[in-house]
Amino acid sequence: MSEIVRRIVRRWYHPSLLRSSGQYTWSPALQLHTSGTAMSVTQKDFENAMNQVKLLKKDPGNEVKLKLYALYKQATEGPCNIPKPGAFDFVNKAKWDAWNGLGSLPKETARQNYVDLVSSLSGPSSESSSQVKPGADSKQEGYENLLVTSEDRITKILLNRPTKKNAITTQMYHEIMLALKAASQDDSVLTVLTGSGDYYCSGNDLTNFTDIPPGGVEEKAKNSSFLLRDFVNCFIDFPKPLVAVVNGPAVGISVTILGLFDIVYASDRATFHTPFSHLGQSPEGCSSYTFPKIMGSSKAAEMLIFGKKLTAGEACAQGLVTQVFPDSTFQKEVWTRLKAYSKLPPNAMRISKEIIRKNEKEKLHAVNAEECNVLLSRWQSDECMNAVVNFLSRKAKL
Ligand SMILES: CCCCCC/C=C/C(=O)SCCNC(=O)CCNC(=O)[C@H](O)C(C)(C)COP(=O)(O)OP(=O)(O)OC[C@H]1O[C@@H](n2cnc3c(N)ncnc32)[C@H](O)[C@@H]1OP(=O)(O)O
Repeated sequence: MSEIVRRIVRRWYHPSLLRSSGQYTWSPALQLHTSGTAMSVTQKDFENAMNQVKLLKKDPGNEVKLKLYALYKQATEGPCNIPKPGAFDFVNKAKWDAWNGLGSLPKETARQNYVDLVSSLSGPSSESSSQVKPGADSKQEGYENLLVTSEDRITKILLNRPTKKNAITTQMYHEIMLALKAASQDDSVLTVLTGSGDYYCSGNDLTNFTDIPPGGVEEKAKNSSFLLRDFVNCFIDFPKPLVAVVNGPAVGISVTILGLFDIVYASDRATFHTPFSHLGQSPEGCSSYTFPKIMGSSKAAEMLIFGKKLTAGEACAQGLVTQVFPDSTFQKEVWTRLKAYSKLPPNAMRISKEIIRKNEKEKLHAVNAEECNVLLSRWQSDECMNAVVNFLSRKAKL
């Protein structure tokens, strides 16, 4: 083991790098305000949702209450505009983190997310709504950082960790695989992956690398390689039409797997970034095969080797994205469209997908296995370890 590896392993174990999320108590300070500024179409839904929160029979838990608080503030006041509370002011710090974590999420999107979240907590409502609201029908339990809902024959898998830009933890990889398996067997006809808050997803959670098993870095790399292979296989084999609703910036693995989706709709706020060389890593998600095929080898090289970040418009011009929508109408337009698609005959859609993808499957599995194998050694390289340590010690961001 080289000196740098020893240094990194020591640092991986250093407690100052391992943060805990903390526990918060439900207090009036965390409750929602009930007055809001008047806003166009969805104001009634928003007010209904605020009232529904007060009627919830079950305490939704602190994490959800912080999300509700943050979305409420974002919807009514815009991006966080108050100074960061001191580290020992736990409750206000947690609230500030939650609100600040929404970044520049537009008010309208925050209002929509607030209404969606409340309806997922309340179950189906008898009141009519002027909006298309995915996910109000039935919420599936058992996920910590996903919100999985089904309505209108659409299963929606929402990455629900907005304060960490929906970075994917080891547990989330497992949860996403479970959710995909369940969606492949439920009575929905379309499956959607999307993100909560201002990001679609910031990729692999880099703190995953801090959890080193007794077998050391090599065992960690092997476990990660197996997990990644299984994760990507779930997308390769998913039998129903799979849609990415890219609500904001997307990084790393959340971008590479887009080549395995059937449709990719993006907000004009979204960006697409695969900074693998910067991280001492290499492409995954079958992107080493799908990207050159989709956009040509030189455009793919610019993204995958040189880490060029694409705007939504550029990603659409290069064929990675199906269509770009203005952020202000993104949710409404996309869900209206998907709701219409979900009425098409399900067997025809499934069979069409199968025939489109069938000849590629074997190749995709081989590419996936090879990419995971290359990453197995990349993750043990000094280049990769330095990049991770720099991020964790806050020396580097993208
Ligand atoms: C089983 C293993 C499979 C591995 C598969 C291989 C996958 C490869 C990849 O996905 S590579 C891509 C990895 N992602 C990154 O390198 C992104 C790192 N993050 C950033 O550079 C920035 O956070 C940002 C540009 C995404 C957003 O910047 P900003 O808007 O300034 O927000 P913050 O940096 O303050 O972020 C808020 C909060 O979230 C935490 N966070 C964001 N992204 C990640 C991440 N990928 N991993 C861990 N944590 C992340 C960030 O640290 C902040 O936390 P804090 O509030 O400080 O506690």
